Amino acid sequence: MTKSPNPSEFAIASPAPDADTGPLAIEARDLVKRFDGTIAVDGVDISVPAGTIFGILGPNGAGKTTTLRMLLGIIDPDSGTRRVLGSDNPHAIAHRIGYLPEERGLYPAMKAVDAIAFVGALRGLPRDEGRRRGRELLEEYGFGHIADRQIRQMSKGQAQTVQLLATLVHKPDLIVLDEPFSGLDAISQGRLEKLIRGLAIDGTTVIFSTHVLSHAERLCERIAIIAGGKVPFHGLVSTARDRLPPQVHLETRNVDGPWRAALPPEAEPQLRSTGGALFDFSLTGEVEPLLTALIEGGAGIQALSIERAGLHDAFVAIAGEAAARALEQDAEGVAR
Ligand SMILES: Nc1ncnc2c1ncn2[C@@H]1O[C@H](COP(=O)(O)OP(=O)(O)OP(=O)(O)O)[C@@H](O)[C@H]1O
Repeated sequence: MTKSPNPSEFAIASPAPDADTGPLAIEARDLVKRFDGTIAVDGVDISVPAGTIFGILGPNGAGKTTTLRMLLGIIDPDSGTRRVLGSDNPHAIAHRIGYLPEERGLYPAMKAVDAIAFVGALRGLPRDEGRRRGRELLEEYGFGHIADRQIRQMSKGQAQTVQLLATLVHKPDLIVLDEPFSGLDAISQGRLEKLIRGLAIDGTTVIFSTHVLSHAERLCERIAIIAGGKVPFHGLVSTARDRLPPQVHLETRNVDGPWRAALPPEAEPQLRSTGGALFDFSLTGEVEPLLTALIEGGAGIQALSIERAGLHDAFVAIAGEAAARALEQDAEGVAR
């Protein structure tokens, strides 16, 4: 069944930073959390439009889990405000939220359908309904054959999928996933991306944390980059990518001519053994004048590509080299 976010369910306390978002499923302002005097989250803002997929990106220890826990009401912020599904009290809307915690674990002796029904019951779903829906979900996602298998008899990936499906069983309006891709092989990761996309198409809001940028790049319209408890960027992925100029790769038949004046001074030609030249440079101005100069100036274009910066380069530009290196190390740790 397709759900569409009902604007009346999301009373917005204050205007969103980007006014074009529509109703917000999550609105957090200036969240701060200290543990034993050490600051874990230092003034985090997050706005998640209803029915969208939102990624919180950052290395280990950046403050992702602490932020998600504050949104869910598992812990309270020392200061700042949070409004989730139109409520200032996360506990009052717990039945409308599904949560996959970073610590995985279901009762090993339980069968998959019972484990799903158990998690659903914690969110107010009657057990029988949970078992029926659990079986349906397992079938739908290609795991019907393990419906009556005990958790202890499953692979790690299977058990994690069961736990993930358990977060959906009560048909929540908001799903919160803490590092959902970690521990899954490439095929299961692809399946999970598809599942998350399907949830958003059906009107569910999804927020997930990750230190693997490619998942966020493929899935999210909006992200928050978090490093050292602070959020140096929060908004559209495309805006983050536009922080850097697009990269031009140009192959020409000729090496010199009046057209060279349209290229930036740092665009040095690499001469090709077969004649002609290659140029790689950042596009700082408009594309059209460059194209006109190349064509009318007789460059003899053999190949030309203009690519926007990827999220990884944007992350480096926004969060700095150190945070990007930490992110890469975390990702390698997961792959091992
Ligand atoms: N209960 C706690 N007591 C003390 N320190 C904590 C507690 N929870 C988190 N921290 C600290 O707060 C900081 C942020 O941790 P958090 O778990 O939010 O980061 P994260 O980005 O989710 O990283 P990871 O992916 O490794 O969980 C870290 O320095 C962590 O050690």
